[in-house]
Amino acid sequence: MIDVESVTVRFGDHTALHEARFTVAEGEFVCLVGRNGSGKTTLLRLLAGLAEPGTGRVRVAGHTATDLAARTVRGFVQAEPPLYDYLTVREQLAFVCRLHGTDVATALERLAHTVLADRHDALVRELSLGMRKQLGLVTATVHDPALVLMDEPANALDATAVTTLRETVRDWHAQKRTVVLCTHDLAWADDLADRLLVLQHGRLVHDVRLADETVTAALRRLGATGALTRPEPTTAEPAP
Ligand SMILES: Nc1ncnc2c1ncn2[C@@H]1O[C@H](COP(=O)(O)OP(=O)(O)OP(=O)(O)O)[C@@H](O)[C@H]1O
Repeated sequence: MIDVESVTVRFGDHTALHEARFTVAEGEFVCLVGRNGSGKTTLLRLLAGLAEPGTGRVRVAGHTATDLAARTVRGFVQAEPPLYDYLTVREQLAFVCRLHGTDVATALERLAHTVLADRHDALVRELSLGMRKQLGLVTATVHDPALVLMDEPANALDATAVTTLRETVRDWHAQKRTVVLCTHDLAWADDLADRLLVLQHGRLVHDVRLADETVTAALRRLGATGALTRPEPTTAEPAP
């Protein structure tokens, strides 16, 4: 599903990604972890086709990641959802559904278990951050993409919304969709991933298949819990 070949990204003198290379098979659930500034969002943006690598190649489902053909395959749940402030919730979804040729009624149903269930006519600019995040998740996935990329999807969500998010993500995994989750907060997703990628200063330093191990347990074993929002108090090792 994903093929990243020798990818380097530079911002001026700063190298945000150094020679990253990995593949992700269809149906894998990958957790991408690293400390602030380690290059996670830069990598997700490449996979989402929102940026091009300086050198190397990024392919999604056999397409160059920036090709239009890759758009139908993939959904990107961004940390700050790109929404239109002066549309209503219903209009926002209708707009995106029209782009993808999907049904807006189905998209609205996906808000049924959220605080937006009775806010379809509210303007996006009137929504709280947590509400925007929930609308952003539905907006990014109206086309039921085979690959879902997520950047800190649980930030700003209340406990009920996090439970709904967890169930949604678990369903995607059960449906054999490919998921790449980038987060510092593993409280809700620790046992979901079957593979862990760790970035450090723009380098992919660990690529671990998890089997029965949780992400936190693997990070503890690797001495890399500094990437988490809430490393356990017993963690004595220095952060990478
Ligand atoms: N548009 C940009 N211009 C200049 N530098 C950038 C730009 N985007 C990212 N960077 C730099 O690239 C590095 C990686 O940034 P990135 O946002 O990918 O990190 P991250 O791992 O997602 O961090 P965080 O956990 O804080 O979200 C950082 O040093 C950042 O300052």
